[in-house]
Amino acid sequence: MNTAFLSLGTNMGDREGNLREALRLLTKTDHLHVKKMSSIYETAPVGYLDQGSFLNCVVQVECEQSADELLEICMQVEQTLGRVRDIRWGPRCIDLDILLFNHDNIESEKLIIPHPRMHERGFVLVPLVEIDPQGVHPVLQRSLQDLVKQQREGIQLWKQVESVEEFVHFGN
Ligand SMILES: Nc1ncnc2c1ncn2[C@@H]1O[C@H](COP(=O)(O)OP(=O)(O)OP(=O)(O)O)[C@@H](O)[C@H]1O
Ligand SMILES: Nc1nc2c(c(=O)[nH]1)N=C(CO)CN2
Repeated sequence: MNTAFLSLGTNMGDREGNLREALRLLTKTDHLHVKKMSSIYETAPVGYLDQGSFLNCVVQVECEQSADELLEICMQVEQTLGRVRDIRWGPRCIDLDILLFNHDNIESEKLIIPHPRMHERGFVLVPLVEIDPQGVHPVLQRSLQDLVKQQREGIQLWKQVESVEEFVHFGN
């Protein structure tokens, strides 16, 4: 069994509905269990600034799939929600990134884990540290608590979430 952390982000259309739908699809996936979900944060755009604010969250999953298979699942969810690749770092109805996969360090053509920009992104670190407060970045060998310092600017708590099931099925 593998443990992975996924980041979800959206800044187009019904942002909360996009998160709910993406998580509904993930929770329906065989041999994959969403163990924890962070709160949802509203975050200022990073990279390409001329776009609306994002909703971001992080989930912890346990799965039998390999990292490559998990990437396929994430891309399938993005496609189902109708993501169109356009501007780099630009607006998107849903983006799913694999942040961590066990403590593995993977560098292939299509997959880099830990996610190469996670340690400098408040919109990733704030929700991640919420559900993995004792976590350590396996390559930098620095605690997530340490990395998140000075990365909280532009990150606002938007909705507290009790559990992924409640969020997906009852709209929390
Ligand atoms: N850890 C990872 N998680 C998800 N995709 C990854 C990862 N590492 C590499 N990739 C590759 O990145 C490609 C492009 O991803 P995407 O278009 O979502 O990038 P982005 O979200 O715009 O930017 P960023 O990578 O900075 O978040 C994917 O097709 C995938 O092959
Ligand atoms: N606040 C925020 N900014 C972003 C995000 C995101 O999810 N949240 N995703 C990006 C591309 O991965 C680029 N910029």
